[in-house]
Amino acid sequence: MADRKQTAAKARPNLYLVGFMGTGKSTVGRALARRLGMQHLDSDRAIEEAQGRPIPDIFAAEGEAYFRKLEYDFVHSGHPESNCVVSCGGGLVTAPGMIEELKRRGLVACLFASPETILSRTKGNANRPLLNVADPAQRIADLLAEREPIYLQAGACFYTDHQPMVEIARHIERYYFRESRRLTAKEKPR
Ligand SMILES: Nc1ncnc2c1ncn2[C@@H]1O[C@H](COP(=O)(O)OP(=O)(O)O)[C@@H](O)[C@H]1O
Ligand SMILES: O=C(O)C1=C[C@@H](OP(=O)(O)O)[C@@H](O)[C@H](O)C1
Ligand SMILES: [Mg+2]
Repeated sequence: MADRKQTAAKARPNLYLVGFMGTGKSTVGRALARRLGMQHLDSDRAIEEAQGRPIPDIFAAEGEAYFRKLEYDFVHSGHPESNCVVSCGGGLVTAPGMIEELKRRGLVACLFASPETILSRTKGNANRPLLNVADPAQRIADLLAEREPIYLQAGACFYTDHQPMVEIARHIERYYFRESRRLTAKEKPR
C-alpha cells in the first residue's frame, strides 16, 4: 500500500510558473512547492549554480543569446520530469518552442502584473540585467508590449496586482489540483 502511494506521488506532473519579471514566480513558486509537497526549482538559480556565476555576469560576459541557450538546456535536460514546481525566468518562454515543451512536460501557470507593480517590485534590485538601464519604466513597457502576446497563450492566467501571495498560491494550487486530476484521468487506460 505504501509502495502504491509512493508510485502515485512520483507521477505528479510538474507545475511551471511563467510570466514577466516581478510578477512573483520565484516567491509564489517556493510557497506553492511547500503547499503541494513538491520540490521547488528556479531556472535562474539552477543556471547560476551550474555556471558558478550570477545572471548579470553571464549576460555581461556572454550576452543574452547565450543565457537563452542555458534556459533551453535547463528545460530540455536540466530538471526532473515530475514532482517539481518550477519558477521560470521571465524570458524563458519567449524562445520558439519553449511553451510547447513546458506544456508537454506539465502544467503551466502564467503570472501577470501591471507595469507599475512590476516597476515597484523590481526597482532597487540589480540582479535583472534587462532592467539595469537608465529608464526601467520604458524598458518594462517595451518588453511587455513585445512579450504579452506570448504570455497570454503560455498557460492559465493569474493576476497578481494587490493580491497577497498566499491568495495567489491558493488560486494556482486549485488550478493544479483540477488540471492534474484531468491529466491523470486522461492518461489512465480505459
Ligand atoms: N503578490 C505580491 N505582493 C507583493 N509583493 C510581491 C508579490 N509577489 C512578489 N512580490 C515581491 O516582488 C519581488 C519580486 O518577486 P519575484 O518572486 O522575485 O518575481 P519574479 O520571480 O517573477 O521575477 C519580491 O520582492 C517579492 O517579495
Ligand atoms: O525576463 C527576462 O528576460 C529575465 C528574467 C529574470 O528572471 P525573473 O523573471 O525571475 O526576474 C532572469 O531570468 C533574467 O534576468 C532575464
Ligand atoms: Mg524569479
